[in-house]
Amino acid sequence: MNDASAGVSVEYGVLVRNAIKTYGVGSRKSIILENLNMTVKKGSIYGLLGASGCGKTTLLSCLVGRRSLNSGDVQVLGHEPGSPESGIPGPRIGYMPQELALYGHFTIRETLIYFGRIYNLRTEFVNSQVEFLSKLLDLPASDRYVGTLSGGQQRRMSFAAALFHEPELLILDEPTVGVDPVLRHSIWEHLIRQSVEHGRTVIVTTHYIEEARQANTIGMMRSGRLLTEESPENLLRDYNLPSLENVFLKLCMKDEGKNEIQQQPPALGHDNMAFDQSASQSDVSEVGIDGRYTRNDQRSPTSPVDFSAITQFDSAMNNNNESPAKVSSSPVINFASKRSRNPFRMTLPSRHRLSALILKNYLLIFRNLGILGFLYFLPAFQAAVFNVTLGHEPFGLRMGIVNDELNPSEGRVCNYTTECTYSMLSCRYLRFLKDNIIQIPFDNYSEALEAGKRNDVWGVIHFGHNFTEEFEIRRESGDSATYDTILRSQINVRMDSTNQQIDVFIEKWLIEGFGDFFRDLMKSCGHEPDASNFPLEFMDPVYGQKDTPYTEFMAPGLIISIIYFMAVSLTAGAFVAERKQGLLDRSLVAGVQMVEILMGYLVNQLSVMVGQIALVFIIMLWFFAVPCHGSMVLAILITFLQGLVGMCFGLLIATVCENEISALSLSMASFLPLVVTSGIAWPIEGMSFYLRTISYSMPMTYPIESLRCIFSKGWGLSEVDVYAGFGISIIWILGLLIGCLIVVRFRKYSS
Ligand SMILES: Nc1ncnc2c1ncn2[C@@H]1O[C@H](COP(=O)(O)OP(=O)(O)OP(=O)(O)O)[C@@H](O)[C@H]1O
Repeated sequence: MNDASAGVSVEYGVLVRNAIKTYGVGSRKSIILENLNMTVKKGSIYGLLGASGCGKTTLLSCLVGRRSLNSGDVQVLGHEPGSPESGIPGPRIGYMPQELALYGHFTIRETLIYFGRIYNLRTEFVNSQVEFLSKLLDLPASDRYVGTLSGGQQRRMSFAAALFHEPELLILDEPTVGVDPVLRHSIWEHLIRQSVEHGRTVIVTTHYIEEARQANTIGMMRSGRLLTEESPENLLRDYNLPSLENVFLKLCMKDEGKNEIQQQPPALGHDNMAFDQSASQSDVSEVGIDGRYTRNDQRSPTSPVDFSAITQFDSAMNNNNESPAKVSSSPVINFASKRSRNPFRMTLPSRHRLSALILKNYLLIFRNLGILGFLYFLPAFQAAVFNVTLGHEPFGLRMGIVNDELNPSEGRVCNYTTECTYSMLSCRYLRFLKDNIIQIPFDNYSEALEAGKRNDVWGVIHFGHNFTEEFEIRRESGDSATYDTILRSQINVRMDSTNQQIDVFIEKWLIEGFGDFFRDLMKSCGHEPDASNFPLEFMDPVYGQKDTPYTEFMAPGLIISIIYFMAVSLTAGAFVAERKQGLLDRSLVAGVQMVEILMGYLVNQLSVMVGQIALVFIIMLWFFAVPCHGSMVLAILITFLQGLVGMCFGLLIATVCENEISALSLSMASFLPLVVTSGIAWPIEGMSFYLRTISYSMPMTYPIESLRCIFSKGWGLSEVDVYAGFGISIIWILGLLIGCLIVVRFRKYSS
């Protein structure tokens, strides 16, 4: 850097040259800043005036490094905001955004302590600042929650947060809105003291035009351009008008090609300017009556200010000989100091900022104990609901029975014997049906079928007229039985097959019932009961048990998906909510890095997740007795890793999405595809080859299989089915974290 450029850096707090900023693209593109130039001398107060929507906030957000220009240059305290050497964002700046940007659940003291931690300030300094600013800004008791303060008190609180660490540059977006004149006076007094006694630079936007008389320089902004940039007294003198409002109106008219206006004060609110009627001359004269800070160059000798500073400042201001209506276009920005930013440059997270963020997150959680309880117990509740509702055998299933063997003249009574006799075998068979089936007798087949169509019964079991006789003939004929005999000795079943699960259960029970019935018949005749069994026998399983309950099959998938999706939604929700209503903008301007914010969330969510996993395991394994034949440590570890994958995915959603709705939509959209492709509800083996490949690369598929192997087979990490789950979880965690880092490097976040 050459000497001249170094001089420029030292003398000017803020320089903006040829700034162009647009929003939107294509036909929706609008130019917000149009070749804007701005020059703010160090140690001065700069009042930025302009109608609502002219681009003041946009300009300030570019100064604090929260937005980037499309073209043009910005230099703040000698450097480009966001460059490593600038310290901006960081403690050199105090920023008061237009919106509250404070947590309603924090007290005044807690809010200021939070910033104290972010800036790594000493406790004594923090305490003295809390006391000093409370007095200065007439804040309520410091244990009052910010959310319970009035609008004006909240703005003063917001102002206090910006002043708190006594930064070199204060950027204040409408600090005096909703503040009564006396307090406004003391706020301006404080700002002037900051600039004069401590050489701090202040940029302040206000709708109260006349209060800006107390600034050293006024920038009048219109439609993204500065119409003028001058000291207030020069403006009044050069335009020979009684008030700054008149000057502004004249400049606006001139800007529109009208040269002359009448000398009377214009109507308030002209030119779409939100001129505040309460902030007219009377407010300013209050300042004047005080006699201390009416104008920098008219300060009373009795004022407790540093006169040498005033002299230096005034001489600096007087050196500016530009014509009033001409915006300064020099000095030029020292381009040598402007370095291109490397989006991949990583700085290590700072311990004090990280601890401030973690403590803040815990405090927020504990302020909402109801929500905390809900967060801890929700997964366990979901697991309990799953266990009590899923996997149980259905019962009370009504089946219509049409038994044409029964004699209507004998009242269709179903008698049967347990002896070795072929008599009323239909009735003997029905006795072996499981109790889960309720038998509803019908006189004829068509009636039963009608009942089936009306949903009164799940199906119809029909025995023919000579069922027993034909059954006996078939038995005796063996392989030479006729087709007619075979048909007449059959039990015919017609099912309502719309419910596949019920269909399968009833079919299974009817077949099992027949097996039991026939064994009973054989036994009663002294034959080997299993003689006529279907010659296929399922022996004891290698793993698991015969008829493994569905809950046991589902449990690993359920545990992992509950923990995974809770982590996704909580992490995404918490972070997006923070951006919407919290301190995010302010924290970022204070120098907090997105990586630190993400890490803070990871730590907080981790502690919630540990509790959730513990409760889910207690419910599933202890309360509902889902067996775990392997290592419990491994089972918990794979679940924990899956929670981490969920958290990282939640973070990615949060970094990508603008608001809660899109974050919620994205997490919900991911839910079903992940569940169905991960083999929770249906075997992956049923998918096509290509889909199966995709399914195996999904974050939950291998881990679910892994947990199933640990639970049911008692396998350990030496088995590929187990370690594959761990491996893929780690790969996903790393991949998602890298994705988050890339997104946060390229994006600017705003509340
Ligand atoms: N993120 C955004 N996307 C699109 N347009 C935006 C965005 N932010 C602001 N604008 C538009 O840019 C223009 C300037 O907004 P800005 O907030 O900078 O104005 P302002 O001068 O600060 O207004 P006010 O005094 O009312 O706060 C407005 O028309 C606004 O609607």
